[in-house]
Amino acid sequence: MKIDLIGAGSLGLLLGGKLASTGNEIRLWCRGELQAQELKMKGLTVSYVDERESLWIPGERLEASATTGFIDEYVQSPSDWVILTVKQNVLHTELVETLAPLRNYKPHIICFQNGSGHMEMLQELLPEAHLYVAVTTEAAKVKSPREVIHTGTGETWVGLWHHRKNDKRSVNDDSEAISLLTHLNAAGFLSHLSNEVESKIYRKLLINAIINPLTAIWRIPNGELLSSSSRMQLMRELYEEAITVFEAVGIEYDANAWENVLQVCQATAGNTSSMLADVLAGRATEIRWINGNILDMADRSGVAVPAHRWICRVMEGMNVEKG
Ligand SMILES: NC(=O)C1=CN([C@@H]2O[C@H](COP(=O)(O)OP(=O)(O)OC[C@H]3O[C@@H](n4cnc5c(N)ncnc54)[C@H](OP(=O)(O)O)[C@@H]3O)[C@@H](O)[C@H]2O)C=CC1
Ligand SMILES: CC(C)(CO)C(=O)C(=O)O
Repeated sequence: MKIDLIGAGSLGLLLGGKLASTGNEIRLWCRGELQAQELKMKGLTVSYVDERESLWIPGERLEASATTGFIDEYVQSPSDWVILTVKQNVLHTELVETLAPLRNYKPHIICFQNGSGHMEMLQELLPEAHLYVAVTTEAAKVKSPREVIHTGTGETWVGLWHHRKNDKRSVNDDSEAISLLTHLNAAGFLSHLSNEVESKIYRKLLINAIINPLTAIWRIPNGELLSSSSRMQLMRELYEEAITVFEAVGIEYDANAWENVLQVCQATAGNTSSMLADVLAGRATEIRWINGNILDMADRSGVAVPAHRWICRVMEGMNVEKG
């Protein structure tokens, strides 16, 4: 299978390395030429936190280039799939320009982002595209421009993005999704097709909207959120506000959603959340597409969410990107 992977960071290098190792033709699209050169010269390494042996893909088995070359290459030689693994802020800005020339094409595009709002944006930008969502609990951390650590094994759900409310197509009848799923599983990613991927997006959004900003503000690993009652109280406030919004706009949530949040804190106790990692590295965070979307839904439905509003403002004040 020929795959274009845009965003050669933590998730992109993990997917690219493992999918290349099972014989797929991977074209990695990096932000700059420097990383692409390094990948081509030295190859790509995926390592693990347990005793598993690292995986090394020689540079000559990969194609890697700067994203500026993507559109010409795609038009000349279209891939089976375009996988997007940039952060939300990049997807909503630089990638709009990169992807806009595909407006009259019908690429198969799958998005791995946390947060929400990006699928609606892509649907408008690329009305002819076949859009898919992936929700994953895999965890990866970039170590260098050509090395990634697979920090947590999880599961991935792949679903169709339905352009219209009455679109009743099932992903189980979609041969392209079935083929992608086969390749993801062969590469070692436990993956499933799901017709409820939208509710999975919101299930993860709820978890990220509580854990990510609080760990980023207090600069603590996920597990330490559970170590004091005042921390848990603020978590609970964010939770209560979010589910009030979900109820107001008709998003279903699990009866044990609160227990899920606590369970994720325990299961990822030693993790630096992605938002804390962004803050520590001086990068923009994904707050606008996580808590910011809860805020937008609240405003549209007249629900008061003072804790989410405050947390968005605090986090937005931290978004000082290094030049
Ligand atoms: N990492 C994880 O374990 C998980 C991540 N996610 C989600 O996946 C998404 C990606 O996250 P993650 O991989 O961690 O993020 P990273 O920041 O590690 O990777 C993003 C990559 O995109 C690159 N990039 C920036 N601008 C461009 C551009 N214009 N063209 C091409 N590439 C560009 C970045 O390059 P540079 O570094 O040079 O800026 C970086 O290599 C996020 O939405 C995240 O929430 C979901 C589940 C798990
Ligand atoms: C689940 C969690 C909170 C794990 O760290 C995550 O998705 C993130 O850090 O973005």
